[in-house]
Amino acid sequence: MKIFSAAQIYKADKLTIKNQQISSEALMERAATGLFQWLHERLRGTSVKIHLFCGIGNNGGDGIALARHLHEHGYNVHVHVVNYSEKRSKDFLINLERLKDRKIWPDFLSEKSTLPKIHESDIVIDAIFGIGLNREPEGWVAHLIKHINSSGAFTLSVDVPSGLYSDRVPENLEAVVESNYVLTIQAPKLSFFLPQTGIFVNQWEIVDIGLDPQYLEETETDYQFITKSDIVPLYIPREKFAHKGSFGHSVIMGGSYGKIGAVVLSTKASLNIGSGLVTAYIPECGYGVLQTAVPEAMVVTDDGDDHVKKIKIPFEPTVIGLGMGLGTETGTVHAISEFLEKNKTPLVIDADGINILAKQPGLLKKLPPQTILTPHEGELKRLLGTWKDDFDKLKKTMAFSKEHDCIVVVKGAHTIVIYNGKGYINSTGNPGIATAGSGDVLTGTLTGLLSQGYPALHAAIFGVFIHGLAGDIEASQKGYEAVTASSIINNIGNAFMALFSTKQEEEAPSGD
Ligand SMILES: NC(=O)C1=CN([C@@H]2O[C@H](COP(=O)(O)OP(=O)(O)OC[C@H]3O[C@@H](n4cnc5c(N)ncnc54)[C@H](O)[C@@H]3O)[C@@H](O)[C@H]2O)[C@@H](O)CC1
Ligand SMILES: Nc1ncnc2c1ncn2[C@@H]1O[C@H](COP(=O)(O)OP(=O)(O)O)[C@@H](O)[C@H]1O
Ligand SMILES: [K+]
Repeated sequence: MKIFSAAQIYKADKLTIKNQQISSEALMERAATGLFQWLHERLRGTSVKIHLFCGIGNNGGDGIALARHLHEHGYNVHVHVVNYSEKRSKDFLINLERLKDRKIWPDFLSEKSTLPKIHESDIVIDAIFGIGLNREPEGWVAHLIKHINSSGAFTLSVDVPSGLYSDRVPENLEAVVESNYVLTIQAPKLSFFLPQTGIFVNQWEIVDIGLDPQYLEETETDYQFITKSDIVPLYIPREKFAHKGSFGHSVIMGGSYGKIGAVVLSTKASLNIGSGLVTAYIPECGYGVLQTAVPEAMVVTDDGDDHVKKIKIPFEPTVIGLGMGLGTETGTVHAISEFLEKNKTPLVIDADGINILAKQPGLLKKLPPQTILTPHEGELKRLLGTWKDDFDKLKKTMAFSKEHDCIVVVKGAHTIVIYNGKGYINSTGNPGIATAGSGDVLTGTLTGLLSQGYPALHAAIFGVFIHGLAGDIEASQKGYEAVTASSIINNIGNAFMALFSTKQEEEAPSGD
């Protein structure tokens, strides 16, 4: 699913109006009808008090038109116009007149107004600002937003939570509506997915207003929200006459005294995602552990007893996943540097592997093309230095990925795969996955996919999705707290099944 910029959405609006020969006001009516249907299906005519806070632009226009539909169906509506400017949009005014024609008189809020009482059991519709927000809301509007936030009422935002930009961090985080639900027009916005701004969006869903399909289809976007329908086509079916040699030989390289479990997890994940053969490359101390914990895997031990110190792989692997539990002992750093100087095998690098690259940035030049790096935020900071905010982080990661021709998997609640100037935002996963070792599972998963011949970018996008989905399946049965890295591995198979299950509900264009 594409994530369009505000400028692209405005362009789509214009083209739609031209190509479908409709008025902008008719387009607003489509939005309002979609919003109304969503609400009506859930409220079914209850007498709950609905406060609609409407700005004076087109976002406010959506809200005013929605108020009319709600009123016509007997709902108890209270319309408040947030009069933050005299520049009222044409379509806002048309809809305001229609409301007045029906004898609904909004109250007009300005700097001096007393704020309306909002009871916890009321519903708030937030249509103050949409994607037209171009500066911080002024004091009294910010105060109103705080008033809405502190009411405890269920808050539904139209298009975006008011005060949230689609592509930058608000100056004043207290002047943003904390939405319970966002009904976003046509496509989700980038800010929904980043930690600093996504906190204002609890759940979201799309209201499709039928914008010009050709424009939406042909327009390239910097970011995509990756859902099941993007993932299924990436799958490489296993052929009937395939043998284990068809699915490659993964090496999982890492571990040190006390951190052999990390290699166990990656090794198991690589097997479970379908790697043909897997060899763990570990320091001597982990030999017994590995052979016992993963009988399917082979083991090659390093000369080092409790950490890796001289890498010798006695065969040609298809791919190497390295870094989990490796440590950064001087001997290990030296061994990894020496290894990377000569290595031509495709790589997935995680954890201490990334920390070693950060210590010795010269090694970045030695990485094979399209090496996959899987940093969490701390590791990414070591690689890139600091950033101003989440949007700057993405920009810097894109530049880094271009400079070194590597795929960067920026891990988080919405993991984002960055490559070639584009960002692929994952839709699966839950806070239960924030647990020890889940990153090791991801590294093994990506390694196992590369081993089977998935192109590197596909492996990253597909693997991140499956990893999150496996965690979702586990959480749906056990709750968030009980999700463990091992349980994610055990659900990889179920995640594949879910991907192809025809019993699954049709994919809804929504997220949380
Ligand atoms: N044809 C269309 O353009 C459609 C637009 N739609 C709605 O229109 C919204 C965008 O509408 P607008 O472009 O009118 O913009 P908004 O309604 O988001 O904002 C209104 C205007 O306020 C001004 N403004 C921005 N920041 C301000 C601030 N901090 N203080 C005071 N004034 C400020 C800007 O001039 C802006 O255009 C979308 O989010 C969506 O809800 C929908 O009705 C669907 C169709
Ligand atoms: N709040 C969250 N929601 C969903 N997934 C999360 C969340 N927090 C972390 N994750 C995922 O958990 C994994 C953590 O990886 P990492 O930090 O390397 O853990 P570890 O080092 O313990 O293996 C990543 O895949 C990340 O995307
Ligand atoms: K809004």
